[in-house]
Amino acid sequence: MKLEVQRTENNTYIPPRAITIAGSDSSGGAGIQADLKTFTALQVYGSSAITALTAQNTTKVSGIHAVPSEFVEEQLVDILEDIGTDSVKTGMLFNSDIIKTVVKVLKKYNITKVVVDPVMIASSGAKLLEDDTIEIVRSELLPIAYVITPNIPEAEVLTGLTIKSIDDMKAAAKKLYDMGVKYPLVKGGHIAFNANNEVAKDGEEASYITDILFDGEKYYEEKMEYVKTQNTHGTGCTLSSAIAAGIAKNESVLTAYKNARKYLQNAIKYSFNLGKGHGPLNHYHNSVLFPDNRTFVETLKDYAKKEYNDYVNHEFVKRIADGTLPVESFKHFLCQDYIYLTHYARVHAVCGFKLNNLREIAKEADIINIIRTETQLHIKYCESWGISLEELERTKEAANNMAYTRFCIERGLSGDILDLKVALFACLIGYGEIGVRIVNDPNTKRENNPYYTWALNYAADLYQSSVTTGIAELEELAKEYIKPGDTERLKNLCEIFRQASRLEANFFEMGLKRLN
Ligand SMILES: Cc1ncc(COP(=O)(O)O)c(N)n1
Repeated sequence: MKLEVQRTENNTYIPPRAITIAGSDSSGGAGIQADLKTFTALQVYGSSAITALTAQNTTKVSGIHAVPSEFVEEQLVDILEDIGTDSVKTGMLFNSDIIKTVVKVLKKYNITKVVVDPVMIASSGAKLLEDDTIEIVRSELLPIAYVITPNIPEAEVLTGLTIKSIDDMKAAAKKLYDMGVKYPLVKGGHIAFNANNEVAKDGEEASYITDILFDGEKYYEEKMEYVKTQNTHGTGCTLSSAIAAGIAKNESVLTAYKNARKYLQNAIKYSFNLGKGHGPLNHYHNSVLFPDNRTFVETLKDYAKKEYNDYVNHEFVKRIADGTLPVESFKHFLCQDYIYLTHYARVHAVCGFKLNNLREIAKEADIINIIRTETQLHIKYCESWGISLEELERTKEAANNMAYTRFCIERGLSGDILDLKVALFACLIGYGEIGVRIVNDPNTKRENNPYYTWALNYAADLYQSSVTTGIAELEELAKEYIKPGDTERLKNLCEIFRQASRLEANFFEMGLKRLN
């Protein structure tokens, strides 16, 4: 991942640039529209030369108006003479005149990074390439193609081979290489496999698909999940423009392909049920935007403003800061905190149960071990307050204590890992804020305040760095688990944070009033 900041003070930064030479899709899901959306989502400056206007939607292409080839040339030349480009993607070229013109201009300007999507038939069934053009594609376009991205039917037309297996796909890729393409990519979406590695009979039993990328020496076999959905309008356009975007960023073809595949898989996974046919993809799934450009954590805190403030400014906290908390209240709080730690470990065990990857599960196990060490320190700290281990173990769990910990467990069991982490987050971030505030506040009583070391603990680097990590992890989880635009899910998560903040305030209430 690139970490350098791509903007300079006098704005001399030149973004990666790509051109799409393709047809316009009035419904916005494929063609020029899909390409420009993809370039933008992948932070590449996109320009376009339109080859044809199509009137289409998710069910049909009702009309095609080809652009005269001279005007395709004029568009391309205007871009190349002024803005320039780092890569080109071609889509629907429609007729021989346009193909020949495009090849002529690309050759004239020495453009070599050309990703060719050999568009022939729309997913709705309409022809997007005139019948007599295949020979021209073979003789003119393939030799200038850096990458070509046919699906299986397109690869069959281009090579004349019949493709029924992975070996057939490899043979087609080899043939395309011999026809002049540097990196043929044969997409396997039309041959899905089931869990037993047999060709799946239907979409129902389909489990994964395989693409073949060939570089003249090695075949790269990329397996990926078969996503069961009707919403596939524009998949070919999106993959090829995402590859062109990666190449414009100077990525190797293999890296550009892998990143493009990941982008496409998520665009399909989070696609929209728009229209009556093959619905469009979600091109902006990678830019989770929370209301008013807030981060996820800011969104949670803003939504639960009142409850969160009642919690972090609780009377218990004020009396810790000025040293006026009754000793018996603090001792009661410490005994309950001992019980809390055990349940806190249980909540992390539920986190482990909710995760699928061993590295992540092991991280939860590490946290549980830290909680065990913390508990040992807590026992020592309690001893310094004259509370014995026997007394700690005799303590009955207070209702407010039970409410918060069981709420977290319940959210975890009925929801997913994000629900659970949000429930736990109120504790992590709130105590961090309380610690820093007490320590920085000039009115805090530092001398002869027996509670000051308690606050110091939460302001210390060790705790603060776990807050920083917790925030970063939560932002990442939010990107992964909240579909862009899913306000219902976001609201539910905000409600969890609000409840957790209330329950935290009640925990302090219990400490202050010694409630059982
Ligand atoms: C202008 C234009 N270009 C390409 C496609 C192919 O996309 P799909 O196969 O997803 O329909 C299309 N439908 N329209």
